[in-house]
Amino acid sequence: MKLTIHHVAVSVSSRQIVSNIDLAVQPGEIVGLVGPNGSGKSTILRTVYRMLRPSAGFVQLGDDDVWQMSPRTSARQTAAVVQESTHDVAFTVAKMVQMGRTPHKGFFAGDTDHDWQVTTTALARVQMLDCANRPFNTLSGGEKQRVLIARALAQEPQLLVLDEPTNHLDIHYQLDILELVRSLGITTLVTVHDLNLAAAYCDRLYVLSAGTIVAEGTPEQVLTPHWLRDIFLVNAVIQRHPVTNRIQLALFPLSHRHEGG
Ligand SMILES: Nc1ncnc2c1ncn2[C@@H]1O[C@H](COP(=O)(O)OP(=O)(O)OP(=O)(O)O)[C@@H](O)[C@H]1O
Repeated sequence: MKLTIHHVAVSVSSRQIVSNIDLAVQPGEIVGLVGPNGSGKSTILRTVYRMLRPSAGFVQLGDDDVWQMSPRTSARQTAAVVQESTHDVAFTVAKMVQMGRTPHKGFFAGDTDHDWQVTTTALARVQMLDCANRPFNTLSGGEKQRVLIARALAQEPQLLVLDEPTNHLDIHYQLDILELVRSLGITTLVTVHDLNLAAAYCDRLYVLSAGTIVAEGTPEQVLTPHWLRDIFLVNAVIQRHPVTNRIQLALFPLSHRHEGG
């Protein structure tokens, strides 16, 4: 399902945090938001998963304005894995993931065999099935993150909104989770700090700076030495990954000299 953000602005306590945001994610596309700390990436995501109402503009999923739909309808379509909540709850891991099924169930309906099957499959996919009966709050940071991703999968969404999904994950799971996201074919809007992961897994990127979009395009088009210097304040040598053939950045501080450029 297509996501479109039209001329969105967000103000908090009468301060404008982001403005003039125009962004589209085509069905099945993985689009990354990249930008320095505080540039507004999470704020944009919050307008999509209905945490923060835009002060101007609108957000559309397919033909529908997400802020006009009921929270339940939105939750059936959009699953978010975000940083804001520590989720330090004593529910079991299985219960946490099963909660992803809630938007699909009647108000007093119990769990069907199908709900359990979806829950089990999601837990297996992130290799957390062995921990199904553990209290969630006893897991490590990376294990928690994988369970939250399983919960999003159990929601069977049309749109995935991921705020730093590789946070806390070791390198194996960083690649595993992003490969998983890519294999799902679900429309995905994701924030990524690691620009090499963004280059490897996103179809297109939007670069944010001080609350506005300053560049948009494929990783090759936007992760250029010019933008990396101007926006991220780092030098870069751009290479090709020998195995994936995606671009790969060798980054170094502005203060270092580089003989090739
Ligand atoms: N509720 C709020 N009240 C005041 N300021 C806020 C609020 N939420 C966000 N901001 C400010 O808005 C700006 C953008 O924040 P946001 O979290 O969207 O940035 P980000 O690009 O996701 O940053 P990071 O890379 O550090 O996670 C920051 O300066 C932040 O301090």
